[in-house]
Amino acid sequence: MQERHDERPSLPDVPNTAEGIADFTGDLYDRYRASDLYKPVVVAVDGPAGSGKSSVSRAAAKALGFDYQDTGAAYRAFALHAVQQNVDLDDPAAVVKTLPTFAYEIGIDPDDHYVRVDGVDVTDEIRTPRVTASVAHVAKLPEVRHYLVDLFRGIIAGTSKPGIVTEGRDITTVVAPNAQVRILLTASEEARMARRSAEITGQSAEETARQLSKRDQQDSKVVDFMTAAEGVTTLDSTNLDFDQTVQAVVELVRSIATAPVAEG
Ligand SMILES: Nc1ncnc2c1ncn2[C@@H]1O[C@H](COP(=O)(O)OP(=O)(O)O)[C@@H](O)[C@H]1O
Ligand SMILES: Nc1ccn([C@@H]2O[C@H](COP(=O)(O)OP(=O)(O)O)[C@@H](O)[C@H]2O)c(=O)n1
Repeated sequence: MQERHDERPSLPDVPNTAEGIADFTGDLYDRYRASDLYKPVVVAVDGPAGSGKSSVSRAAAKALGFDYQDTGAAYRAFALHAVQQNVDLDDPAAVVKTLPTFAYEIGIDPDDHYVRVDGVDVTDEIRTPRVTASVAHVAKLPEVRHYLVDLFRGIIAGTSKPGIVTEGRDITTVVAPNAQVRILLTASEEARMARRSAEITGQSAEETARQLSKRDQQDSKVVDFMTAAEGVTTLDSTNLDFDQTVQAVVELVRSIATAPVAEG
């Protein structure tokens, strides 16, 4: 017992904030990682389409030295996979049957984000309006959700960084309800539509707004991402610019997250 204790980093040397953990490298960090005290900081971010979840989470992860997981990418990639298997998306049994052949890879380093299916890079393809319009068909199926929730938890558990920011619709409630930091990122419908239509070319602002509103409606039948669950901090970015929103997330993580060594 004494021997095991000696292998642990001495408590006064271990930083107890996320900022400190991000700087916590080298031999001390290796020893900490190898010990049974190790538990990365998990930051869960939910919110509606266009609220800034992906871009803000990625930039915040980068600032914190954390990994970043975009869960919407997996729902999108799975919808693409099902379409590529010539499956009728309105046939739940046929869609579910394609889960075992879904060879999904995601880059969780915020500086090296990619999504691959069957070894093929689909990072851009999964953002096309065609895929966006088909995601709800697969995301509403409980079997698909269970399968992907397990996959997301595995990725969170496998991070090699001091923490991981994971964003989606049900991260604060289903995927990681015990995350140290849980955020609901919101913005007015008007702001979200303006941000989305500024991104999408080749489609009118009205059409983008119509699609976004339809998708919010479909998605909210499956999970409630418009109201914060107990213990979840709401961050309204309507009147914040991008950098201010990232800063707010980073500050929240630094104020809430403590290293497990400090908890124990
Ligand atoms: N606070 C903000 N102010 C202005 N633009 C923002 C803000 N947050 C995000 N954006 C921009 O809005 C767009 C949509 O953000 P995105 O991260 O794709 O949202 P989501 O993942 O929630 O759908 C992106 O172009 C992003 O740069
Ligand atoms: N945790 C999640 C993440 C996404 N999704 C589904 O995947 C779709 C695409 O998610 P996304 O995060 O890429 O969408 P945007 O908010 O970026 O537009 C959503 O419209 C949901 O149908 C989900 O059901 N649960």
